Amino acid sequence: MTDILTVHRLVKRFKSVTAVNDISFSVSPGQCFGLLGPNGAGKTTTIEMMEGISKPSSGEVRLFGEPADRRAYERIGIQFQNTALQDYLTVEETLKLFAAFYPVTLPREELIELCSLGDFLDRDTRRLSGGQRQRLLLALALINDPDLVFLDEPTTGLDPQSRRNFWELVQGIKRRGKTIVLTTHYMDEAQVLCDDIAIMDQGRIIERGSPEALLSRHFDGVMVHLPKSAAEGRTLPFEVLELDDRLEIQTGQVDRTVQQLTAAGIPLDGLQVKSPNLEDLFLKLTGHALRA
Ligand SMILES: Nc1ncnc2c1ncn2[C@@H]1O[C@H](COP(=O)(O)OP(=O)(O)OP(=O)(O)O)[C@@H](O)[C@H]1O
Repeated sequence: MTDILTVHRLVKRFKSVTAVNDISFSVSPGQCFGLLGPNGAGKTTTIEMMEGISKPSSGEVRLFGEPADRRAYERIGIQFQNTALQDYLTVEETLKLFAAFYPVTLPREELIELCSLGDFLDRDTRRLSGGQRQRLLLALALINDPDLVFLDEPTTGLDPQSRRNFWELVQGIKRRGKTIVLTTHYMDEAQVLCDDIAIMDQGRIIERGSPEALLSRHFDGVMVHLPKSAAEGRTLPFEVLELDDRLEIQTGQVDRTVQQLTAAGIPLDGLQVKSPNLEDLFLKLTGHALRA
């Protein structure tokens, strides 16, 4: 099957800064591809080159199996972090306004249902809550019934409930067979939505794969956490990672680890056992949390 999006040896330089440094990857149809990385990693610069908003210094972007051109860009939808909406228009009027720009559009009723806009169609867009505004921006990204949708940090600033609601909408879009490219600072979001992930740092891709494959590649078993105070003045019988306020032991055999801790006289108060998630992987690979 032809890849929907291919990026080949993409480079972007801004004077002395190489924001994107020779990256290559491809996205298969129907997948949700996550581009993750700390602040300044080069995600936005990469996304803007894929969307055709900025020109690469070198390298190539291919869309739908062809070099990206005007016709290909008509088949994409973009949810920007900040889209200026026309003042004094309601949600319904805004949908009509944006639909007028395209020769082919998704039927309005379908769009309203897909993005759960039904309850606030008559509301002035300046009066929308954060979650409602994001749903409207998603609808605008889908208005031309695109095959490929770019979502750039779509849930930043939303409360946990609105984020979850938004995830459901994205899953609905996936079920319709659309391909999605997502950037996010939330690892739980990436874990729920993404089939494939690329982690960027300093302009390069440092890891790539499904969330499950990445976790099993980097972690063996589970993590045992202990408060730092537990080990004060004692030598632990195995390798320990020092985090801010706690110690971390990776182990494939929790019961054996607990026995060893007890034998070493370590108090077990506050002990926690945790399965590794993408947040842990991110910390391990980049040395810092996403919002540093
Ligand atoms: N127009 C520009 N001129 C000069 N430098 C730029 C420009 N745009 C981006 N950069 C630099 O390129 C690097 C990558 O920036 P980019 O915005 O792509 O990162 P990001 O991963 O999207 O970060 P964030 O998560 O903070 O949005 C940074 O060092 C940034 O300062």
